[in-house]
Amino acid sequence: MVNFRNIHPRKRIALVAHDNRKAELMEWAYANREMLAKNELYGTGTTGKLLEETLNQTVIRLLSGPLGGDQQVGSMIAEERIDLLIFFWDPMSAQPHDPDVKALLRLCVVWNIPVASNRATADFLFTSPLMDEEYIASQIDYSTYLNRKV
Ligand SMILES: O=C(CO)COP(=O)(O)O
Repeated sequence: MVNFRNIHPRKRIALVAHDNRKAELMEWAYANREMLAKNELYGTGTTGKLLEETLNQTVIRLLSGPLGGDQQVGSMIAEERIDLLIFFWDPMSAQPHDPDVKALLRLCVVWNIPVASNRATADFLFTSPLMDEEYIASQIDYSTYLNRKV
């Protein structure tokens, strides 16, 4: 059995970037400022601060990633409070909070969240007609797991 989740036209978007990719995210965000302005934005601490300066738009700021920000985004996804994630993570540097990064990306799969880890994917997502529409996301039914005998 499959469940469904409604994603509204005004989406709740989380934006996150590791330090080596923050400039790239800011450049992309500025180029997409009109689309971003139609949505509600969330960001981890430092990324959120830079985004507010770049976009002149309110960004709801969570903790900095290594201090728990990635986990906050993950818990918001699990509570159905984030619809889409743009996460420019750094494939070339070790992160002190690597388990948190992995946990966040895992929850995106668990909850069927669209994720962009690079600019090309972010461009494809943001030019999708679904950005301006309601979207019914299918949600795997975890009841077998929840009702398992332990
Ligand atoms: O570390 C991060 C994501 O894993 C991002 O955190 P900041 O936006 O606070 O730099």
